[in-house]
Amino acid sequence: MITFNNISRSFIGDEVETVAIDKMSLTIKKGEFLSVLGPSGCGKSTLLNVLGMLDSIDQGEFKFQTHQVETSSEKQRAQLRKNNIGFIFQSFNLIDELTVEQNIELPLYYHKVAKDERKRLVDQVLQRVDITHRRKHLPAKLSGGQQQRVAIARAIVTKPALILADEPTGNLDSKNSVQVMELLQQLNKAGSTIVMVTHAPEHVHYGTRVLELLDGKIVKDEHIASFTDISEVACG
Ligand SMILES: Nc1ncnc2c1ncn2[C@@H]1O[C@H](COP(=O)(O)OP(=O)(O)OP(=O)(O)O)[C@@H](O)[C@H]1O
Repeated sequence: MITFNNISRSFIGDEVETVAIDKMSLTIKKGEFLSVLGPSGCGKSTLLNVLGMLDSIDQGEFKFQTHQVETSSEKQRAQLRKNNIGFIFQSFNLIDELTVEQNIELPLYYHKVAKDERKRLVDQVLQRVDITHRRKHLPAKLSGGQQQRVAIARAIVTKPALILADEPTGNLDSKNSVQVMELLQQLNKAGSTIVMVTHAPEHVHYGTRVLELLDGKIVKDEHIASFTDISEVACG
């Protein structure tokens, strides 16, 4: 689904140049759930921003599905992003003045989806994230875990091919974190490709692959054995 070939991204500050992504090559297949780990400043957010086409690259090739991103115009990238990518943020980023269902409906307006279909899709995702009973509430009336479930519903309502999550449990207690991680795992098992930046190594087992970054480079890239894989090995 995604191929990076020798990608670099640097930032030039006052006389100093910081290489946030350093000649990175990476292939992400449809259906994978990647957890990206690494110390502060290693390039995790930059990687997510590049994948989400919110940031450009200085060098290398970036292929998204059949599209060559580095040679696409800003308008083409915005269109690719809108049609294919759902974002989930640490701070939820819901609109305070809109109810739960209005927040979730918003991306469907941008996609010019008809009213009846909007209602059907919103009902469907409200159920999916188990928040139907709060549909008329404003975000401020919800717990952090509930707000993040609404943000996930908003990210998936357009059925994006790729979900990018930037520390989705960063503002949650452990009980709500587990709920959100289980939800992401269910979405992945239902076919969504997910790339998640996290500071929580205990959450990587919800995914299928772990990337560890250091100074803008991949220093570890491991596939995670699922329970089925382990039982197959154990049974010979
Ligand atoms: N807009 C920017 N201007 C200048 N330098 C930047 C910019 N964005 C990122 N950097 C630098 O690039 C490097 C990678 O930053 P990035 O935010 O990707 O790291 P990170 O791994 O996400 O860190 P954290 O875990 O603290 O969020 C850092 O040294 C950072 O200071």
